[in-house]
Amino acid sequence: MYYSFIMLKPDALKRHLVEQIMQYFKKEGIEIERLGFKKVDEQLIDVHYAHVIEKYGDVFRSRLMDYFNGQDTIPMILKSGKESLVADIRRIVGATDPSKADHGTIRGDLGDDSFDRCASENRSCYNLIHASDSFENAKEETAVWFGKEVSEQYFGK
Ligand SMILES: Nc1ncnc2c1ncn2[C@@H]1O[C@H](COP(=O)(O)OP(=O)(O)OP(=O)(O)O)[C@@H](O)[C@H]1O
Repeated sequence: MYYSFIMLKPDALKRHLVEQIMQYFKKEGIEIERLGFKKVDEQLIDVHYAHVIEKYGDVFRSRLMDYFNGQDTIPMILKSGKESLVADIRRIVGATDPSKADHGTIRGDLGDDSFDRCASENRSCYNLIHASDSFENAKEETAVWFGKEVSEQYFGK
């Protein structure tokens, strides 16, 4: 069995899209292994998004804080029998900018935001879901959201 990490962002919960989003994975034989419920704080966002905060700087960080800090999210470990799980999940999720995401993807079908609008409104783009982009990052992100012990249980030491 293969495992990866996703996190449903605050807009997915506020818009009551959780069940609809999960149908996209179920249809492709990807199941939920573990599900959490997390009210996010600054520290968690600083760790989870450390790479982009470092790359894009303070303004990007404060936009992420406006999007996430104090909000509810649902982190999950997903599973399937296919080695292509990480890539399969990324394909099902679609492009980061929902206005550019293909039809049939979660962000393309259910996303209602665009990078252009975010830029003009000076904020982070609401794109419903985060998905790990490698097994290595899935391991790290699972440790951040569920703890090291849980991460090692699925991804090894
Ligand atoms: N140009 C942008 N304008 C507005 N928001 C952005 C922009 N780039 C990224 N973001 C926001 O920051 C998040 C993290 O950016 P990143 O480049 O890691 O994209 P991603 O890997 O597709 O997204 P995630 O890590 O959330 O899955 C994006 O999901 C989005 O919410």
